[in-house]
Amino acid sequence: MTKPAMRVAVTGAAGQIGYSLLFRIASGEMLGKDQPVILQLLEIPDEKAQKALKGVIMEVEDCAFPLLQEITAHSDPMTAFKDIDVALLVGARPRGPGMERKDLLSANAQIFTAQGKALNAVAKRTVKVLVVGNPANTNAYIAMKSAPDLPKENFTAMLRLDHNRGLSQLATKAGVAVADIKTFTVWGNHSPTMYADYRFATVGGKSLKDMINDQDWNANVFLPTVGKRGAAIIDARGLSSAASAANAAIDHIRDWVLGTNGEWVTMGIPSDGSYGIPEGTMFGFPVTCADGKYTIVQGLPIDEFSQACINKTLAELEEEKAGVAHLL
Ligand SMILES: NC(=O)c1ccc[n+]([C@@H]2O[C@H](COP(=O)([O-])OP(=O)(O)OC[C@H]3O[C@@H](n4cnc5c(N)ncnc54)[C@H](O)[C@@H]3O)[C@@H](O)[C@H]2O)c1
Ligand SMILES: O=C(O)C[C@H](O)C(=O)O
Repeated sequence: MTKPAMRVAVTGAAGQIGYSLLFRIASGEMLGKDQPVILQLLEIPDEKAQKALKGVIMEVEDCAFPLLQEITAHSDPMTAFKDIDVALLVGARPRGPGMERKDLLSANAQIFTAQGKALNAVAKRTVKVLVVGNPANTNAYIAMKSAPDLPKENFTAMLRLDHNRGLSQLATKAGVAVADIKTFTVWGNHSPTMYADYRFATVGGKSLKDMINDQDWNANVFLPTVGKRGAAIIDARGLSSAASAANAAIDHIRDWVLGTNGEWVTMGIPSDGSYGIPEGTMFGFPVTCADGKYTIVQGLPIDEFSQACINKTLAELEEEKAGVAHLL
């Protein structure tokens, strides 16, 4: 029997990431090859943006995706978010060369206040929200705070691109397949302060840290490479990452909805106080997912180096949080 369709809202749907995202959602790569979808797409109420959105919709229609039941264009979050199961909040200004993601805070914060309020008013109470627009952790925090009637666990920020970047760098360094690396994670903020942590990672049951056995490479090559990868892409492409960001968004929601079979992934989620991270702080944690819920991996030992890295990324998040307190 055909499953009932799931309603997915995507904001910034006519942007770069949107163009890499929509076709994959409609083809079933995000929610499953047996899951019909309805796409509710939001763009700014601007003639050019709405016209571009119509063009993207025409292309999606021209793919004749069997799982796509309906696709609609919106300029108001109150209609775009009506009864949705999943929200991908992508629409926001991207940074350019020489900027840090937190430089976007004032430009983008208001978007997430308004969209949090709209989610609060019209989305399904079980809606799963992923914030991609930067600075992603603090925007997710703003959206969560602006939606007091929704469970705070429904709000997440995208750390999966950092997770995937880390896996790829580790696989190259150790000469192993990405798919064979288990139990890797990235702690903290989606910013250069993030802490990509392979102390617990294994390959075929063996410690990846022991295989690499190079703390100098960890501290001086690996961490800066993963942390500054977004800037390196902007430098090379002249535009911020898009296809890899869309891919990470698909991975994040697919794993949250369909589960990880006990494997670790990284999600930016509101802390429950684990590992001394203040409750509510939108922080990258190692999680496993099952039955549509994520659970933080508990009991990991945090050594002195790791604690210093975690403290640094937490301090940055606290500073960003203080910077938007007047909006909440
Ligand atoms: N978290 C991550 O890992 C990650 C990775 C890559 C990019 N990003 C961020 O994602 C965001 C989007 O990137 P992009 O490359 O697609 O940018 P883009 O400029 O190509 O597209 C953004 C789109 O959002 C729309 N938009 C702006 N405000 C909106 C609003 N209030 N409601 C609906 N739509 C709105 C714009 O009109 C535009 O079409 C940026 O903030 C970027 O920094 C995050
Ligand atoms: O770096 C950026 O500004 C875009 C994105 O967050 C990325 O990590 O590629």
